[in-house]
Amino acid sequence: MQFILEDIAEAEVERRRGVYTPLTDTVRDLVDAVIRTEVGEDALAVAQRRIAEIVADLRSEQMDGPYGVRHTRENTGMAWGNAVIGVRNALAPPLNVEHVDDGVRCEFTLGAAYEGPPGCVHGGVCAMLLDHLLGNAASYESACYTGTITIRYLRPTRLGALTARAWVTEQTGRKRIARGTISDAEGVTCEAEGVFIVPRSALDAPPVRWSAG
Ligand SMILES: CCCCCCCCCCCCCC(=O)SCCNC(=O)CCNC(=O)[C@H](O)C(C)(C)COP(=O)(O)OP(=O)(O)OC[C@H]1O[C@@H](n2cnc3c(N)ncnc32)[C@H](O)[C@@H]1OP(=O)(O)O
Repeated sequence: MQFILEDIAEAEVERRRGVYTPLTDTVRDLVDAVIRTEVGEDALAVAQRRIAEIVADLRSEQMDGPYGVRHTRENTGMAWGNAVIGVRNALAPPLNVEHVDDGVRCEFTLGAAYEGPPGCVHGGVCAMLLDHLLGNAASYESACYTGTITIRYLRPTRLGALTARAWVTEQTGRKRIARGTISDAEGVTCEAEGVFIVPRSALDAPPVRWSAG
């Protein structure tokens, strides 16, 4: 398990981000459209064929395996396949994580693709987002792995506009305790506490900013 050095300038990172973001956003839109479409079966068959053609075009040149977790020499993170923040991953909401004084925060909107209970966010999705955010807050010197995470669901989280934040409460050696919440307009819907460990192999690695994919 290794991070990959992508030896490119920051301007090139931004250029590539500008190329992939609209593509990924459109695929996200496609996922939502498939869930909510009410067109007839003939139109569905046509759509399926057209989408299969596009998939074949994209598959004509593919990298082996996943995108990997990359970073530049300036230590800008490029976790572009990441399930939560990946610029090239349409399954990621995505979270655009902002570093604030006491940790990290982000505002995001979850639509039909994240439904669990009727009209509400799937509990596993809340857990995944909190896991990432707490991990991000704990990864201020080097990337941490989740050791243990506990989620308390206080009330259902409605699909729509949400805010999440996370912060570190304790650090001992390679171990950090982080806490975090997801909130809607009425307040906190679920909260998490987790133990995050800096792997021994990462002790000498420079810090990477993972905020934007
Ligand atoms: C990841 C990068 C992604 C890129 C995006 C970046 C954004 C960042 C966001 C990323 C967010 C997403 C993150 C993801 O998705 S990470 C993916 C999910 N997590 C994993 O796959 C982790 C798998 N486990 C391991 O690799 C090892 O077991 C680790 C590294 C965790 C510990 O193995 P290690 O051999 O190093 O441990 P040690 O025995 O020396 O113990 C050291 C201390 O730790 C305490 N301890 C040990 N295990 C646990 C445990 N399970 N719970 C609670 N505490 C535990 C232990 O008691 C001791 O404490 P103390 O006795 O000293 O007090």
